[in-house]
Amino acid sequence: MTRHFLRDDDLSPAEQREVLELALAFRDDRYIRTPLAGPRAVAVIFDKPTLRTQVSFCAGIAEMGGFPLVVDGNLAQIGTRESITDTARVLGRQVAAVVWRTGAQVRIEEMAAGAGVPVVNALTDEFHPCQILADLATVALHRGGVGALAGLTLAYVGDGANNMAHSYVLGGATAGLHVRIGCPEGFRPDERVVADARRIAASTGGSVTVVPTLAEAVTGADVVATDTWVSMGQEAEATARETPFVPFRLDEAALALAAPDALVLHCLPAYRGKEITAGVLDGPQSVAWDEAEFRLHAQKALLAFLLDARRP
Ligand SMILES: NC(=O)NCCC[C@H](N)C(=O)O
Repeated sequence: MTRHFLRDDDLSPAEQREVLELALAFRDDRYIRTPLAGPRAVAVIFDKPTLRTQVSFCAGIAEMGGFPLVVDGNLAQIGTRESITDTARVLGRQVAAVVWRTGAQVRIEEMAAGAGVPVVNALTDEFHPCQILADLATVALHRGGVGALAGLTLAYVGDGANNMAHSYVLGGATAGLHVRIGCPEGFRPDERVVADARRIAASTGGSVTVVPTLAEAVTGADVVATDTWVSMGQEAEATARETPFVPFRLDEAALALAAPDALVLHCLPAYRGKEITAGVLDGPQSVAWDEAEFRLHAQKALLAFLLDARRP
C-alpha cells in the first residue's frame, strides 16, 4: 500500500517513534540508508517560498542516493494549467515520491489520491508535519532520546490557527506530549484538528489544551515554541495581524515562566522583536539551529520509511 505523509497523524505513534529514531541515527551517520540509490528521482515542488525545506529535502534526497528534481510551482501551475489529478498521474509514472509545498490541504490530498507513489506535505496552509518531526527529534536529542518525549509539556504561543499550531497539536499528541496552545481569541486551532488530536492523546497519554493567555500556556513548560504572526500568503494582512499577538511575544519574561531548563523552538524564518526577542532566539535555551538541521535528518527518515513501506 502506498503511504503518504499529508498530516502528522498519518504516522501512528509507533511509526512516528520509528521515524524519529531513524532521524537521530541519520544525524550520527548520514549514509546509513540509501533507498533512492539508482538514482531515483523525487519531485520537490514549491508553490510558496522556501529555504530550509528546499535545501533539506534536496540534500537529503541526494544523500540517500537519489536525485532531487525541483519543480517551480509558478512554472508548473498545478491545478491551473493542468488538473492536480492529471499532474499526479504523470508524476507518479516518473518519480519515486512527490514532495509538495502548496496552499490548501485538499490540493495535496488530491495529489496523493492520484499519484500512486508516496506524497509528502512540505507545508500547506493547514499543516507542516515535516517541521514537527524535526522539532520532536530536536527535543529528543536534548532530552535523552525518543523515549523521553512522552509526558513532556510543549507550549506554543502566537497564531494558534496556523499550520505550525495544527501540526504541534496533532504531532505532539501522537508523541504523547501535553500540548498547550496560547493564542488570542479568533486565532484558535481548528476544533476538528483538536478533536482528532485528543482522540490520539487518549492512547498516548498526552493532552491538548487551548488557553487565552501566554502565561497559562508557558508556565512550567518543558518546551516553548512560537512562529511568525504572518504566514506565507497572509502578507496583505500583516498590519492587522500584529496587535492581537503582541501579548503572546516570546520574550525573556515569558521564558522565565517556563521550566528553568526549557528548550526554545522556532521553525524559522524568525522576526526578532515580533513573535520572539533576539535574546530568546539567540539565547542559551534556544535549539532553533539544531531544529533547522533536523529538517534534513527527519525528512530522510520519513522518506526512507515511506519508500520501505511500499515494498511488499
Ligand atoms: N521552516 C519552515 O518551513 N518554515 C515554515 C513557516 C511556517 C509559517 N507558519 C508559514 O506558513 O509561513
